[in-house]
Amino acid sequence: MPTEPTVQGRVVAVHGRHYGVELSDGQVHKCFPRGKKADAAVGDYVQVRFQGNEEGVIEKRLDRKNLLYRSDEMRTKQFAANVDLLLLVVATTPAFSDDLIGRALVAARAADIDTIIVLNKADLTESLAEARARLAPFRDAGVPIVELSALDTAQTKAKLLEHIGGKTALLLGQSGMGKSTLLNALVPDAAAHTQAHSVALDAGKHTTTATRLYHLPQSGDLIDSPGFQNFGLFHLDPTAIEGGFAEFEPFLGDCRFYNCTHRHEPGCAILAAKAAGNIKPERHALYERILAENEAQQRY
Ligand SMILES: Nc1nc2c(ncn2[C@@H]2O[C@H](COP(=O)(O)OP(=O)(O)OP(=O)(O)O)[C@@H](O)[C@H]2O)c(=O)[nH]1
Ligand SMILES: [Zn+2]
Repeated sequence: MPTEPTVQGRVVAVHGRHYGVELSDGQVHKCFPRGKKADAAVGDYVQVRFQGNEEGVIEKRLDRKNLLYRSDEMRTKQFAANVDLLLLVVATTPAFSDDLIGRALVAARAADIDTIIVLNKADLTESLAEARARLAPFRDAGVPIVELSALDTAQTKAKLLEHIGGKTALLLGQSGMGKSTLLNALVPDAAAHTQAHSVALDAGKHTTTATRLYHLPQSGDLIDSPGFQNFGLFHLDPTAIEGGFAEFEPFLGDCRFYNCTHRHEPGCAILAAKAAGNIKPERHALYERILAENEAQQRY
């Protein structure tokens, strides 16, 4: 049988071992990875071969500029690849977890991805002041914060589209923060796309747990991912963890010991900066938690 040439596409949906790959004609095709190990994520560019049938085989994943993921003792969860901008969604209510936000920021910095925190439901003004106060440590660490109400489509577009431009942005957030509402404001035909992806993947209509890439009407792409409850960072070494805290940066290298872990060592520049009020105690506490977790893991 003659071998068909490979064609290039982009992964726009993942459902178990099924991949939705969009080709240059805009059609999404169901594909399977060659071999057992499926390592492509939504956002990846891949080489696909069709052997005369509808379904393709992913022969090769092209080099990616980054991959955002989390990992705990059990498994690794890939969010998306080739991400230019992370939109971390929180809301005035229900309360968000600063721990999870802090962890996502560490993962994003380790993957070299710029982040914006989207404070949604700004119309619920009675909770606004408290949400702003809880975001202050992140703002002080240099993370831009955009306040909006996703129920206001025009406002949402005005506030977010200029940041996204022609980039690939990833929506990430806990359940209930308004990710779906945001997606629908930015991608009016999102439901139709979801449907098309699901048909291509035989995944049924109600596969909201899948990660999907949508095209924005003007330019740029938006990846929607399922909400998450935890965010382990077992894949990061101590250097990547300290690098995950932007406000540590001016002080790194000034500690007395070259291998300082910034917890109890004398002459630690990070602890001195904390004492001087230049590093927030809750941010340093998160740093210590992540480090301790990873050390406990290594003892197994
Ligand atoms: N007042 C107000 N309510 C909002 C806003 N955005 C979303 N909501 C509401 O918040 C609830 C959760 O919104 P969703 O968009 O379903 O949240 P989600 O983050 O996608 O949640 P999951 O589907 O559980 O992952 C819904 O009842 C929305 O109508 C907003 O800007 N203001
Ligand atoms: Zn130190």
